[in-house]
Amino acid sequence: MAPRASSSDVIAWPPPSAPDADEEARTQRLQNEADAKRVSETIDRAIQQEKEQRKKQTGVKLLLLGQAESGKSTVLKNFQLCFAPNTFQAEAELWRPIIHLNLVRSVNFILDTLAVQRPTSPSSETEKLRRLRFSLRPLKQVEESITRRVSGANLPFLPVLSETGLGQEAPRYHPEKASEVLVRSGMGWKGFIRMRRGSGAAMKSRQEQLDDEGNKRTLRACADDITALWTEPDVQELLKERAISLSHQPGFFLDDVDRVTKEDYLPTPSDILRARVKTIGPEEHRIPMDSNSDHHGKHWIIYDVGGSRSQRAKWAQFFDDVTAIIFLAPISAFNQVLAEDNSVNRLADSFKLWKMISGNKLLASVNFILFLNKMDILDAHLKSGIQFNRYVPNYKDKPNVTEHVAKYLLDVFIALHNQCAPKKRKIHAHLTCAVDTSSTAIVISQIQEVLLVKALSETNIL
Ligand SMILES: Nc1nc2c(ncn2[C@@H]2O[C@H](COP(=O)(O)OP(=O)(O)OP(=O)(O)O)[C@@H](O)[C@H]2O)c(=O)[nH]1
Ligand SMILES: [Mg+2]
Repeated sequence: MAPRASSSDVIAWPPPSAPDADEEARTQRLQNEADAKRVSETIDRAIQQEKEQRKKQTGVKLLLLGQAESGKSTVLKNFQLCFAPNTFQAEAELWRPIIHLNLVRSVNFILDTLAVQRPTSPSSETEKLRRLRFSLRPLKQVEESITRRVSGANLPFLPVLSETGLGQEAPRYHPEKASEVLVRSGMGWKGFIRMRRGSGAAMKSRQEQLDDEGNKRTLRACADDITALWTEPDVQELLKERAISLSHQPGFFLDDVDRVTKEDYLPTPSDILRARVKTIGPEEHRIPMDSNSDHHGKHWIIYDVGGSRSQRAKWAQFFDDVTAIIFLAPISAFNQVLAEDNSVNRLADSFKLWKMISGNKLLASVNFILFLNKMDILDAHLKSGIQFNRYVPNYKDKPNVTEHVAKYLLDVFIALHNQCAPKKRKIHAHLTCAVDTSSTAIVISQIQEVLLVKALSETNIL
């Protein structure tokens, strides 16, 4: 065993000065030390001032939090649409392959579901369904081809992406969900598509160009059959039997087939908001604030993170540096379980996450904005007869009506926050539908007002 150091072995830091030769040397040494201290304090003050100055110039830092599919990236898109509409519009074309991928995944999901069904009752399959299954088979290749393109898998210097790590294959479909698409953080899928489109023909090979054209042509040629499959009563019946509601799932474009497969299709803002790509890894987005106001030159810095369990450990790195968090709770998910763990109810998971965030000491002086999101789907669920109190018994026999359920959930979220928060804080809560651009624009302007008034008062301008 190594001998333990005695207290006399421990070297003090800073080391004591050498003994002074005489009184003059001592005065000189003290003078030097005082000068050094003054210089050091001046540097500290300058660093601090620069930090504060940078903070004032930067603008507002927002962190989007919430479970997977809660709507974080959709809220980010709304900010981009509000404050940088030209950039948003300029990128519209980049979303086309994602929307096509969402669409073909929905079709292939139905085809796979039919294939699983068929061995048990092959004779029940109609001639029409058999024909559709045959004519839509090329969409498997289209899915694979677009997936390679948006995941960067064609690029020789990048390994294949999966959520759990690089190089492992993700399963093709969740048993109940169609349109999951993974993206890479940092440069992301937009970067891959830009690279392909760039004049750098070296990056976009002739083969890839042909693939792109071929995919679009195949989709166009399949459009009528896709609609025929989707509207086929047997298909609707099968999905209903399995309690699969594709139209309420993310990335649903089966009602827009004719439009989105047209040769000159350019995604609309509404299409872009409804498109689904799962975020992997934190992304930082800078959006200029209103250029016609006092905030000229400042930015919204928005951190968009992945919400699935494997991504949550990456959230904390942003906690000590943000102005506000927007926490999204998708309240329509009261009757669903997590994709990553089917023993956990999604609403219960949102409560748990919210308590964890509310109680975090690093966030004690951060503004909290709460979005109870997906109000439109909550409304549709309740109107279709799904009983909220079956999943939340504490709701007892209160009315199974959207506004009552939303008010109840809002009260629960506020109460949970007040139980856990290290100090009292006002929660800015909103009932939202993040795919509705006009109502979300109003919410964003309210947030802007609250946060900027606070920022100005902190910098003594107000
Ligand atoms: N109907 C409806 N769909 C919504 C709403 N908010 C988001 N969505 C859709 O829900 C899907 C998931 O939203 P995202 O913004 O990708 O979710 P996320 O929180 O970023 O998910 P991760 O990146 O996996 O953490 C997208 O297809 C959105 O279009 C809403 O209020 N109503
Ligand atoms: Mg996301």
